[in-house]
Amino acid sequence: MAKPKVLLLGEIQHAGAVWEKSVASIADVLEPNSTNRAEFLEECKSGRFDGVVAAYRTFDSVAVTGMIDQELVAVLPKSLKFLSHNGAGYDQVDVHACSERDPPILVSNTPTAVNDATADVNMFLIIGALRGFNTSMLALRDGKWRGSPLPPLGQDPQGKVLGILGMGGIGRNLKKKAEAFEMKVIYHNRRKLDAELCGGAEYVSFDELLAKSDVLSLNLPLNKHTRHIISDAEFAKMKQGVVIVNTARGAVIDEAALVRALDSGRVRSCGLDVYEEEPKIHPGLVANPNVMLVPHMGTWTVETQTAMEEWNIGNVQAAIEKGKLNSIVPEQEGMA
Ligand SMILES: O=CC(=O)O
Repeated sequence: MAKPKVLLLGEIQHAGAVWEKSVASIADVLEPNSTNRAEFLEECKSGRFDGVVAAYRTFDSVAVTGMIDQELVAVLPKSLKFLSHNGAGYDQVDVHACSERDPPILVSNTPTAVNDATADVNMFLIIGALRGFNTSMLALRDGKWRGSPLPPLGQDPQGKVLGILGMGGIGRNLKKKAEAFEMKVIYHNRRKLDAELCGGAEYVSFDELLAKSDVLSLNLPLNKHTRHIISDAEFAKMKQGVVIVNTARGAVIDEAALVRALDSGRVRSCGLDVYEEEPKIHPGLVANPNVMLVPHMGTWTVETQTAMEEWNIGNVQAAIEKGKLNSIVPEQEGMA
C-alpha cells in the first residue's frame, strides 16, 4: 500500500530522531523546491503536493511560503486535511480561511510546551525593566562601570501590581512566577476563569487593568480583535510610570504609540521580546537605553524547542495514523 504523504515546510532541528522514527518511517515526506512565495504558489498549482494529507510547518518557513492566507489555502492540495504549526502563536495562519475551505484544513499549534520558557523571559523582562538594568549594562560594556551620571535607582517587584492581559497557559505560568517575587496579580481575559484555574488571581475589567497595573504584561494571542489593543487611548488610562512587558506578539501594541508613551514618561520602561515588524525594531525603542529588548527568544532553549518539535511531530503522526490531531486550535474545537 502506498505510504501517506506529508509536506515538511521548514526544518526539524532538535527532534530529528523522533521524526525519523515516527513520521518519516510511515510517510513519504515531501519538501518544497521553492525559495519564495511566488514559486511556492506555482509549485502548489503544479500538483507536486497532490495527495499530501498533513503538513508540518515552522515559524521561519513563512520566508518561503508567506502567510497561510486565503490565497495560499486556495491552492493547497484538496487532500491536505491537517496543518501542524510549530509554535504557540499561530497568527501566520488564517484559521478562518482553513476552516472555510472545502474540505477544511484542521490546524494545531504547540501550546503548553512553551509556557515555562516564555514566562521565564517574561519575568526576566519584568525584573530588568523595573530595575533599569539596561542602562548600566550598556555603560559597563562601554568601559564606564555604572555610567555617569549614575543610573536612577530601580524598583522592587515586591508589592507591585502585575496586570496580566490574557490568562492562557503563559499568563497563568507567569502568575505563579510573579507571586514568588511577591507581586500582586490581577488579570483580564476574554472570559473570567474559574478560581482554581487562575490560581485565585483577581479578575478585573480591561479599563481597571489599565488603571491599576504597576506592570502590565501582554500575554494574549494576536488576531484581528487584539491588533493594537494597546495604543494611545489605553496608555492614557495607565498609571504614570507604568512598566510594559510583551512576550506575545509585537502588533498587540501600537509600537509608535509605545514610543510616544515612553518619551512622555507615561511608560517608565518596557521589556520586549516581540516587535510589530520583526526583525525591524522601531528606532525610538533602539535609541532608548532604558528599555530591555530581546530578539524574540521566548522559547529559545534546548528543552523547549525540543518539546515543541516533539509535540508538533505527535500531531502529524496522529493525523496520518488516526485521522485526527492530538490538539486543535480553539477556533476549530468541535470541527475534528
Ligand atoms: O513565539 C513563539 C511561539 O509562538 O511559539
